[in-house]
Amino acid sequence: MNDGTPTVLKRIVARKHEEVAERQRRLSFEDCRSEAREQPATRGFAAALQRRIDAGDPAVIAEIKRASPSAGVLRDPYDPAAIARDYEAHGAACLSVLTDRDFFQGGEADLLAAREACTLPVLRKDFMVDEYQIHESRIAGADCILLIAACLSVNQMQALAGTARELGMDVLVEVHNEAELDQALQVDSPLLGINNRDLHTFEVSLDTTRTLHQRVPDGRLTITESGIHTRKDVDAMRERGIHAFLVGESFMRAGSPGYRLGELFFSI
Ligand SMILES: O=C(O)c1ccccc1NCC(=O)[C@H](O)[C@H](O)COP(=O)(O)O
Repeated sequence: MNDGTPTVLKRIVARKHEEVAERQRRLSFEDCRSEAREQPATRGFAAALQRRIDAGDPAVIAEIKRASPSAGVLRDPYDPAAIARDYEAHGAACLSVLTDRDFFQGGEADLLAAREACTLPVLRKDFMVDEYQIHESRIAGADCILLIAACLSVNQMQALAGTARELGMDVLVEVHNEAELDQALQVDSPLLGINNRDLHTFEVSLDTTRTLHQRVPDGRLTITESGIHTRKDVDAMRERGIHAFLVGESFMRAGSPGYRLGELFFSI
């Protein structure tokens, strides 16, 4: 029941608008845009996922996050570079690094450290609400950005995706229900994330992917996100033709996140 208190997602989005204004006072939009255009080539996030799937393997986006609003602190001490190396050694296709500070205790330095420690493409996992953040993501080393349909209109997603593409980054559009899926399908990007977690209530159900995936047209790559904890969860998705996964908490709680990835996806 909604008692009028803003959900965490709404508070995150409100904070993001403040953050963009603060950051633009330190580095102007024009300077941020120029710096973004000078960055070296990206690593090809969507292509890395597709290569794994074409080879008949699961394509795992392995997440690096210190904490989350729903779970609190997941990992302490927290060493993004060591985790990135561990993930790469155990078969991850790509990384996802939380860069939000106020709600996930992350930062762009975590992304840079993780990316420099391995050869994998990296998703900047944050809450995009403004074009400024797209340029900033490129400077931070992102190979892919996330657009969450629950936070954005179709026009906003199309504009932000266009800027990301111009800068050479891939775009993961994330949905949680049918209305959001209809909106996401109006955005030109092959990567379609179905988040099993309702970002307003934190409720998690893998049925979200099972239901929505049936409506995903050919040409889009479904990535199931959140709540993947067991081999049974993985097999149930693969039986339905879903071969790309974004997993965080299960790995972050393990002594060796990479070893846990291997156990869950490659039966080591
Ligand atoms: O996870 C949260 O608490 C959360 C709260 C508000 C907005 C986003 C949130 N999480 C983002 C994600 O959905 C996950 O980081 C990602 O899909 C991995 O999920 P998991 O494997 O369950 O850690």
